[in-house]
Amino acid sequence: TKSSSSKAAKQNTNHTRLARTRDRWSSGVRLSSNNKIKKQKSKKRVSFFFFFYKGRLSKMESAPPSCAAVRCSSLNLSSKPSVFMCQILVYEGEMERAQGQLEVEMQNLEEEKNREIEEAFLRAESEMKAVHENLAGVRMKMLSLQRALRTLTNDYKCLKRQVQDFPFMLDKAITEAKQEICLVIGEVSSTNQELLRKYKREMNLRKKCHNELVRLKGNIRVFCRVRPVSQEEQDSTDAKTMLSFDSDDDAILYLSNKGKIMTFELDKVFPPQATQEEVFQEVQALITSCIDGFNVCIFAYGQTGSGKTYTMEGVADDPGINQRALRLLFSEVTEKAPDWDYKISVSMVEIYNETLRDLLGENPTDKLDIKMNPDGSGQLYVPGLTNFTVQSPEDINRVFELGHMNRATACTNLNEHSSRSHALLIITVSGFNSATGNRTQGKLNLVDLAGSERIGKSGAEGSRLREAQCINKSLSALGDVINALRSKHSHVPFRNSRLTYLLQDSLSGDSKTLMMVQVSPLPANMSESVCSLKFAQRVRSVELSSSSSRRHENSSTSSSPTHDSVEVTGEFCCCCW
Ligand SMILES: Nc1ncnc2c1ncn2[C@@H]1O[C@H](COP(=O)(O)OP(=O)(O)OP(=O)(O)O)[C@@H](O)[C@H]1O
Repeated sequence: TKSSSSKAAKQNTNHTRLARTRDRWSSGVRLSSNNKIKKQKSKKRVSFFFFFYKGRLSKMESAPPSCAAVRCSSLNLSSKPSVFMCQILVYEGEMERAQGQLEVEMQNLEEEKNREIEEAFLRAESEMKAVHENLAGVRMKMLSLQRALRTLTNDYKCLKRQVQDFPFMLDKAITEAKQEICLVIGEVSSTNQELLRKYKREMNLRKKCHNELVRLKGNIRVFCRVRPVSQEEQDSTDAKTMLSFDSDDDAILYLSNKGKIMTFELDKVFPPQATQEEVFQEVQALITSCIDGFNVCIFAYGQTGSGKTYTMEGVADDPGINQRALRLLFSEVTEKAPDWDYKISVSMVEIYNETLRDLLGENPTDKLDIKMNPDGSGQLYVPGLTNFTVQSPEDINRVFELGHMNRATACTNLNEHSSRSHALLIITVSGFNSATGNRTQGKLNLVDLAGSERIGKSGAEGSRLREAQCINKSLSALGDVINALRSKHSHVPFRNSRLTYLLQDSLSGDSKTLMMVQVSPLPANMSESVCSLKFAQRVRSVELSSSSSRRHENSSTSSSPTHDSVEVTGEFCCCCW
């Protein structure tokens, strides 16, 4: 109301101002035109009198006497005063005439003045009209501006209110958002709990299935790998191979001896052309099971020169199971990294003449002992044994280099020494799942056993005899342990050798064992090969008795052409087990 009254007052003021301007302007026009007329009149009057009297005087001097002169003359005014009178009369007459003319002139001027005033009025009116129109336009603009101003004012007020209310609204929104977040977190955590429960159940189920699968397949698996005939052997006369393979069954190996064919049935037979990668493909499932907390042992068994070290260690450009296993474990645990925190530690041990040595330690010649862990867990441990934590693939190379170097420095002839000692790579994988709180610990023992040849054949004496006796003792102890475990004997003779004692944890319980029996294809190694294969089959038959899913145990019932057994004679041999 206040603003509208002030606006009306303003409008009135404007109107008054406009009217005053108009009056002033029109009166100014009138005044100026009056003055102009007056000036013109006085100018005309002066010029008129000037010319009039000038003309009169000249006429009077030359012209014949006028009526006044006639009257004068008729009055007989011949004297000078009467002349003057006449003249006065003439003048008067002239003046009257002039006055008449003046009046006419005045009237004309008056008319002209009125006309001009009229025109000025008309002009002023049209100008006023234009001004009015302008004013109307301005007023319209003002009205629209007022409307816009009103809208802006309203908007401003609205915004001001919103700004004033904003902190409260923000507080409210934050509180609501917090409540919603809490609600969602609650829902998510309950879903998480449910998922975790399912995950744990699935994990247990997976472990169960895996165990069941392994149980069905057998906790002890026996593979055989036949090494190729070397270039030197091919050049010799005794290069004929005595072994043949079944093209339809990769678990069958035929050995021909004096025209008779012996059939050996194992879990898998690798022919000489099998690559390191193909061999590893078959064992990698077993290796990765140690990530799930299983203990695994992989043994390379066979006579000297049958390819044990090649299978386990390999060569520089074609590594064996040891290096591939460590790399696989490393990549597997890296993949599981977001959920699981894993630690892989490595130890390298050599057992020579029943003496344990640390191949990664600072003093590899020092003898180590196996003791019961004082923590009361009933687990064995080796005090002072180096545990190297692997954190990168480069660490893996460093471990093998160090182990190889230490093994070489501890003996005069590495090849001979490695044939007579067991080399163990012990990999421990410990995992912790921060989401579920689950912990796992699995151990993978990769064992390159000493040569299994019989003492009688090698003709060893003295220190060599002792070496051979130690080897045979530990290999037969290994056989005994496997036999006792699979036959579920109450007593398992782990303590009969350093090897079985050290591997006690990894051989008992639901651990898994793979025996890779290495065989030479040459007839010269016939009896050793038969011995090794018999040992392998016995190990497998122990398992077969506890597994119903296996194929028939007795090789003599297989569809081989002729079957015979090889007589094993001589001193104690592991294949006598
Ligand atoms: N699968 C194979 N492919 C190619 N060469 C092989 C294979 N197996 C073994 N060899 C070769 O045969 C030779 C003997 O193998 P290796 O040293 O591994 O036998 P070993 O059983 O470990 O002997 P030792 O008991 O003396 O250690 C080596 O020169 C090795 O490179």
